[in-house]
Amino acid sequence: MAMPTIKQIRAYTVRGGGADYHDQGEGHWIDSQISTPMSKYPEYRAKRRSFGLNVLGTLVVEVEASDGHIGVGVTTAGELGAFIVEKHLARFIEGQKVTDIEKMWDQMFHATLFYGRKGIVLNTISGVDLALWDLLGKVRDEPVHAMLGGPVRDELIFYATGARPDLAKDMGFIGGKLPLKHSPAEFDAGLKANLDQLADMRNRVGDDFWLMFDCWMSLDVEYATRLAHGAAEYGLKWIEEALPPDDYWGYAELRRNVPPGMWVNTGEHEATRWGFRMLMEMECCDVIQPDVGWCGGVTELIKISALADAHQKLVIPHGSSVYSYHFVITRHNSPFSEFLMMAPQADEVVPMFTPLLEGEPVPENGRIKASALDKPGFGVSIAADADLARPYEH
Ligand SMILES: C[C@H](O)[C@H](O)CC(=O)C(=O)O
Ligand SMILES: [Mg+2]
Repeated sequence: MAMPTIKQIRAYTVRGGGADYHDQGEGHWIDSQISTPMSKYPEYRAKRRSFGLNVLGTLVVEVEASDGHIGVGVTTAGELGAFIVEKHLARFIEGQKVTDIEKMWDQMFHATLFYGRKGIVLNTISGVDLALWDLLGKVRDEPVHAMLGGPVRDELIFYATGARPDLAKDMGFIGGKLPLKHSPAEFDAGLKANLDQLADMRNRVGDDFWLMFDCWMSLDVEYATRLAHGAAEYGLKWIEEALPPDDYWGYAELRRNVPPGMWVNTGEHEATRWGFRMLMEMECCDVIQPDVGWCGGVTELIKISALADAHQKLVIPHGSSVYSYHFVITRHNSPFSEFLMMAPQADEVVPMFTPLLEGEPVPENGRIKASALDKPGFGVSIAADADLARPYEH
């Protein structure tokens, strides 16, 4: 059967909103004081935007097929990502059959290896890959999850990341992940304040609700070990991204140090099967957390997840909304999902990529039915009023 080919790829930027680092406004919890690798500089401690959290912004990739269907992918890469797509990656996409995603991925990755491997280049490749899967689903009139083998359960269940796990509990989530506030630069007083915050949250939510700390690459092994042991009393389920992503040795040590039963989770800033292979072979963590918009897209997540399965690791993707839901629903080793609370005060459920996407499902009572994903591709489109700019053309 003759499949359409890809007529054109286009890369756009858009400011404001989007998930996580895309571009949240003043007063958003995600831009409040959070322990980061920059917290040792007092002038960059109070707000993450002060050191450039939102500097890249959103990259929207569109791929248009010869039969008129359009696939869309979204990631964090902004204007730099748009340049890479238009000036470099386009040559590997245009003219190809919409089915040939594996070959397109391989060419994009190997052609950028001399300046890529991780970070913004892999974010960008991920954005293109997501657009290609979306396009293929639209051409075949199938959801991405069906192309990945179909759902293995009837619904997704979610924990919430944000400043108010207590409110997340009332909204039906299974747990709440708090951003760690105080960094090691605030010494023992900061450590005590972190533990006090956890104790207060445990009081509010009771015993049976998961509580986790997201440390966003900001600790060292010694501090993380002390935090984990102090937090055990309050039933901390996992300590996340405690160390810089390249410190595989530190993660392995931390995993040996934490109290029995507490998970060490990481991987949202890791990329490709080779990066995750390091995390797994070096016994760095219990759960890996690839972001499908950053790790290499769905094409690479398939490989990362298979590797994790063989290592008996869970794969709980970071954020990324529909782009990961279609994957998670098809995998036995992804039994629950993250929902990033993007309401500025984390007090209501709003679509994770708000206001960028139309048709983005949100959890109700902490759950999304598999049937809510039964739409072609990822089932979303760019909002009609999105102010897209195309900074480069080829
Ligand atoms: C809250 C964290 O600092 C970050 O913005 C999100 C994250 O790491 C996560 O959702 O996990
Ligand atoms: Mg995290």
